[in-house]
Amino acid sequence: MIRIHIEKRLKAYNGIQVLRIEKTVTPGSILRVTGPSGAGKTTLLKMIAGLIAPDAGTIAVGDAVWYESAMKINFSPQQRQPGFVFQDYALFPNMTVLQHLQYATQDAAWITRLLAIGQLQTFAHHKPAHLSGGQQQRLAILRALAIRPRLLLMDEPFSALDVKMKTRLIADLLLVIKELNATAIIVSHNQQELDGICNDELVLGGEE
Ligand SMILES: Nc1ncnc2c1ncn2[C@@H]1O[C@H](COP(=O)(O)OP(=O)(O)OP(=O)(O)O)[C@@H](O)[C@H]1O
Repeated sequence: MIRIHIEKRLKAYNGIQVLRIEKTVTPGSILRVTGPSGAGKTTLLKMIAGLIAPDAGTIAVGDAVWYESAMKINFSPQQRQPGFVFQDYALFPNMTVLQHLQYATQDAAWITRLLAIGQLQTFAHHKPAHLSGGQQQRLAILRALAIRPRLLLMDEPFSALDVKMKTRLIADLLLVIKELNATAIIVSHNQQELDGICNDELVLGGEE
């Protein structure tokens, strides 16, 4: 089980809003996170990844406690090692597509498969500035998968993809998630793109 029970004061331009989350995620499930803009969806993913610290609470993955405010436990992102697809991709401007993947894994066969999943074979030696928005987003997804994560955190991961590409990619992604025995937490505004894919949902409300 992944147990998330946290509290975080969000500093918005118009004051403070408290984000309270209590959610248990079954391993292997695909959880969709929704909620209005500013509700704290990205902040939640970053707290799970260890990039932002909650103010209080617990994050436990299986037997491992990643964060526990009372015990002052706070694992680093390196100790947690989730796959993370950032909303703005966060690609390395000086690395080619291939180098992004080689940075994450030494497994050449796995890289070949990932390039095929993202349909980026012919762009292997291109740097991000020479890729379209959709190609950059696919690279961000492939890089997150390259480390074979057990936990995949995705922030609006399909927003730049056309319907055909999205449908294909999601089908491949589901296979890979299953193979990796991974759990996925996906932030998405678009209900339809995840229809029939997610088996759990968390709605963040924007509580005052
Ligand atoms: N490290 C932080 N500490 C406190 N507050 C933060 C921090 N980072 C962001 N915030 C604030 O938290 C609020 C929620 O931001 P967040 O990006 O998580 O929302 P979101 O639900 O992902 O929104 P969107 O759908 O627009 O991407 C914002 O008001 C933001 O200013």
